[in-house]
Amino acid sequence: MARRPQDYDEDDVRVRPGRRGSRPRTRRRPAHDDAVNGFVTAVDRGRYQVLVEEDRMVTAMRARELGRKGVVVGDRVALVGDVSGEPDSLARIVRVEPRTSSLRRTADDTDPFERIIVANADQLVIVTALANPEPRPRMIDRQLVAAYDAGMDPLLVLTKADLAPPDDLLAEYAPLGIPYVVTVQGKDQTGELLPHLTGRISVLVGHSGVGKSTLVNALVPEAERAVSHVNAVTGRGRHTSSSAIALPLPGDEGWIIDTPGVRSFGLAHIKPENVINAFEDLAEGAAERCPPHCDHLQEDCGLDEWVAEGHASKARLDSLRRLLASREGDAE
Ligand SMILES: Nc1nc2c(ncn2[C@@H]2O[C@H](COP(=O)(O)OP(=O)(O)OP(=O)(O)O)[C@@H](O)[C@H]2O)c(=O)[nH]1
Repeated sequence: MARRPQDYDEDDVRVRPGRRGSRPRTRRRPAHDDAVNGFVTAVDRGRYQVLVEEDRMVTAMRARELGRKGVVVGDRVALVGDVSGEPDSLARIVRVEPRTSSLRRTADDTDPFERIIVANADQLVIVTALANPEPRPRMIDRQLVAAYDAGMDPLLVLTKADLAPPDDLLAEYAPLGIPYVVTVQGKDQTGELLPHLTGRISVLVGHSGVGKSTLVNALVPEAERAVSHVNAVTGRGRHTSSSAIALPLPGDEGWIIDTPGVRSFGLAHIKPENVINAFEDLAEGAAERCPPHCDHLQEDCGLDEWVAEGHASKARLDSLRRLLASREGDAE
C-alpha cells in the first residue's frame, strides 16, 4: 500500500553526506556523541530551523527517539545527520536540553491541552497600545501572571503614545515596580527599549494591532514582519502569521521572540506561590502568616495583618490580589 507523506518520519529520510563526509546507514542508533548543539528559532509543520555554531541555519526534524517530547522555539537541542545547512539538507534533533523557563499557551476549544510555546526565554515583553486598541488591564494582569509563573521578568512596552498619554496606566502598575518603556512609531522607537533587551531572550506578546510587528521591524529591520491595519470598527488588527519565531538582535546581542496569533496564556495550572514569589515583600509575610495552601484571596489570608503592621504597602497587596484574581474567568 502506498504510504502517505505523514507516514514517513525522519528515519525514512536519506540524509545527504555532511561536510565531514558520509557515514554508513545503520539500524543501530548511534550514541550521538558527535551531535552538535543548536538553538531552535522557528517551527513550521514539523520542520525546525536551528541555529548551529552561531553561523548557519539548519533545517531539522525530530528524531523518533524523542518520543512525545515537544520541541519549541527557544529550545537548545542536539543535532545529528546533515548539519551543513545547505539547501535541501535535513538534520535530526536527538536531544532537548533541560529548559530554564517554559511559557505556555492556553488551551482553546480545538485543543484541550496547554502547550509550551517558547522555552528558555528570560523576559516577557508585554506590548500594549495606549489607544487604538484601548489598553486592557485584565489582559496585562494575566500576562504578568504568566511571566511570573514561567520564571520570566516582565517588561511593559506602551506603544502609540502619540494617541494617548501613559500616565493612568503607569499609575495602575506603579506598585508592581515593573520596568516600562513608552514608544511612538518612527520616533527613536528602539532607543530606550534596546538596553532592556541586550543579552537576553525576550518574548514579545500583545493583542493584535498593538504594534508588535512595527516594533520588531524597528528592532530587526531584516525581519520585515508584515504590519497589519487596525480595523476602524473593532480597533483590532489582523493576525498576519501564527507561529513563534526567534529573531537575533543586531550584533548578536540577544534574541526577541515574536508570538503572532498567541492571544492568551495558560493560567489554569498556576500556583499562587509562583506569583507571590515575585513579590518579595509579601512572600515573606505569606510564609510567616498564611495558613497552608492560602490562595491569598480569602478572609483568613494573613497578608492583611502583615500589611497593617507596615511590612508592605496596601497597594502592593491589592495588586497581587488583582493578579491572582485575573486567573479566574475567561482568558479573553
Ligand atoms: N499612531 C500610531 N500607530 C502605530 C504605532 N505603532 C504602530 N502603529 C500602527 O498600528 C497598526 C498595527 O501595527 P502592527 O505592528 O501590525 O501591530 P501588531 O501588534 O503586530 O498586530 P498583528 O500583526 O495583528 O498581531 C499599524 O497600522 C501601525 O502602523 C504608534 O506608535 N502610533
